[in-house]
Amino acid sequence: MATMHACLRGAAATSFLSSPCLSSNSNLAARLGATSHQKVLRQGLGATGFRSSALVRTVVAKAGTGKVEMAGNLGKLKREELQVYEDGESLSVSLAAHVADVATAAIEARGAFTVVLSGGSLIKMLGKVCESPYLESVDWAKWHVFWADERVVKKDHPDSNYKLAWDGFLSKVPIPSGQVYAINDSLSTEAAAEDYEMCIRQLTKTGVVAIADGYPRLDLLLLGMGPDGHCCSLFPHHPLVQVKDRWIAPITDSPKPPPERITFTMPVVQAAANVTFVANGEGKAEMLAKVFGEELPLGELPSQSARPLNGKLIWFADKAAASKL
Ligand SMILES: O=C1O[C@H](COP(=O)(O)O)[C@@H](O)[C@H](O)[C@H]1O
Repeated sequence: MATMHACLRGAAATSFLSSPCLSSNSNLAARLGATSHQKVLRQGLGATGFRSSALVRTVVAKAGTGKVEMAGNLGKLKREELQVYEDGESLSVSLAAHVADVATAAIEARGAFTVVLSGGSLIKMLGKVCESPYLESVDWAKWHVFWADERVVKKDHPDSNYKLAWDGFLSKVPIPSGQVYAINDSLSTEAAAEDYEMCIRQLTKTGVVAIADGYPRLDLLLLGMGPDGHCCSLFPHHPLVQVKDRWIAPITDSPKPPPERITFTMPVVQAAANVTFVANGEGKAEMLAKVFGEELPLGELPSQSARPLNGKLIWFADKAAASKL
């Protein structure tokens, strides 16, 4: 691994706020980007199944937009929040267009794009974002990258979500290293969670991360769902799903190894401007049907509750994952 990133306190924010070319560069990116992204997205929508007929609308993470409280009674998910693709290949083509569009809209609106990665199968599905036309047209210098959850292991450990993202995504795109906010892997689980929360709090003060009603409002959360219905490191029936008074929480008894992790809490997920889930493969079919079925109590199926209260939710699934709907 060529570079190790640490959670920087405010350094990245200074360079972003002082950039003299901010608006002209982002306008250019928007002009160059929108056409090609949307063209690719239209091709992606040639896939079969349930999908929205219009181009995906994105939401920008402006501060103070709407009341955010952790909600349990959210209602059934709507079918138009699900896009089903023939296979993983066509899913990843559309996912790339979507990510680029959300990034362009955020950069155009506020000069920065805050994106949150997960581990697992998601990173492979992001592969097309690192390729043409996005490699050239995306304004990578404005990206700020976070993790929805991380395993408390060293950054070069095979279980590290940072390592997975570095190998499969971050090493291929020119995001400034000071804008990649990895956890401090020399701390205990509890301390790492506190440290990561402090890092995000600091970025809300400098304006990189928007804030609304006491929670950070990140532009885009890219989430995966485990076959058991977990997302981030929020597992079904685990008390952590109910936590409201922290942004980042430690978990030392994760049912899926490794046991020691840190994770976004549910209100932080629900405060996001855009939550985009990716589910591919047969292994996700049963749980995806449950997610789009009857509403379950908060805590029973975290991937069902993980949706913005004042933003845009999209599930990208392939046919295999959608086969039990
Ligand atoms: O442990 C984790 O699992 C989930 C789901 O992974 P997947 O390989 O089934 O897609 C992932 O989203 C999370 O970030 C990771 O830590």
